[in-house]
Amino acid sequence: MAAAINTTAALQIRTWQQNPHRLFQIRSIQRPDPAGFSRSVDWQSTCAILSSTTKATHDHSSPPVINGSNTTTALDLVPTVVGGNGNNLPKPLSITDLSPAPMHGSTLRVAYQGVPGAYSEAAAGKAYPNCEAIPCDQFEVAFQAVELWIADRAVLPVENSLGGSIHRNYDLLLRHRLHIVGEVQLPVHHCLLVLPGVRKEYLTRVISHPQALAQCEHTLTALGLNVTREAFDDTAAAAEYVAANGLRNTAAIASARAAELYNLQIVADGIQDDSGNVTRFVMLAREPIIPRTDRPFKTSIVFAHDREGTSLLFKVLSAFAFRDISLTKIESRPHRNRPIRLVDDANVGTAKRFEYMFYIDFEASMAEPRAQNALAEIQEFTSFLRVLGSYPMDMTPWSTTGPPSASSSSSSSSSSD
Ligand SMILES: O=C(O)C(=O)C[C@]1(C(=O)O)C=C[C@@H](O)C=C1
Repeated sequence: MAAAINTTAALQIRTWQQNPHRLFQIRSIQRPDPAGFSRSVDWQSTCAILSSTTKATHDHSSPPVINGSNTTTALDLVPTVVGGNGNNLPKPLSITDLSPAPMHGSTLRVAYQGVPGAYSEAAAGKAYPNCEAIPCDQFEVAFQAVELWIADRAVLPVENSLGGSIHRNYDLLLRHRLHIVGEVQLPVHHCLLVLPGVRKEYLTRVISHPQALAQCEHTLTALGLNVTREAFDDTAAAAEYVAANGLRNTAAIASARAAELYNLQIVADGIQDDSGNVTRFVMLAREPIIPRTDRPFKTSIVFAHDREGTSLLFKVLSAFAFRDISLTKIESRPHRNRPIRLVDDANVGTAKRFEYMFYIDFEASMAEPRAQNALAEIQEFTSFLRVLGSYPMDMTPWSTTGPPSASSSSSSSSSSD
């Protein structure tokens, strides 16, 4: 159990004792955005990764200053322990409140979004066997839990083979200063869960995470269910909701482990539209790992440019193609600081153009000269470039049959930290 930390409540992190599966859940940390990405090149991240043989050039080795002049953050873990004299005044932080990362005793604390039984919990267990998985109610909270040293790592979904990208996490990667230190690919095997004794014909509603609903869209129709579909924060929370409220007309789409945890019955198994349903998660840490060349590595970058120019993407892709570097993913998101640009078009009028941030994953380690050279070239024509991380690729073969790796005990870590 994490130590209770009490200061003023600019942040609110609620923890509570639950069943043996849920040590505590972190909820809604409210905090102003950390520094944005105003510099033209994000040297802090980029240099840290570019230095392939030395330790990172920036120092994240100390916990954040709580209530200090360089941050407005403070945190409050509940159950709150008020001052020893029984008043409501905050108790000063002590050294034991700020446990050193990454290890606490021998247990790594890994934040994930959702409640126990969520696929993200299974991904945390796959990435870090024997970790202490810490449920968070939002993706952003998982980021902040790591930034505030409440967790050592966060494991977050970024894309699914059927549902596509999880855009929220792309945006958060940019807004926060964490580094990608690994990836894990989890086969996702969905079940339709109901209260014991309920038959499919009684159902009028199916609830789940929007990604899970999307991944089962056709199968739900094929099952002949006459149901409405409603979005929930995560698959396991939907299962918990059905169980806690005794809902006999509602089914949840979730894992077999969620069925076990919340005493629900599986009425349909493997209801994802394609048996090869896989979600890719990234592992995040305060420090980057040192890139290596002794195993396959992937590198994730994000970039933008603020000048006119139609050929930016062509130039970037060429920089990789000329060096025979394969790309595994390209994604664009609205430019956070300037989503629209007005373009004055030679007396013809004023046009509005959308502005983007581009995310690319490529198959090379930042320890390789060809990757360093590609990025050096890309820097020439981008106004902003950040290396999000250079990390070992998950090479585990996908098992498309049988139940998912929904238990937290399977072992396949693709982080070298
Ligand atoms: O709801 C869950 O169980 C999650 O872990 C979230 C999530 C997602 O965000 O994509 C993870 C894996 C599956 O693709 C479905 C949902």
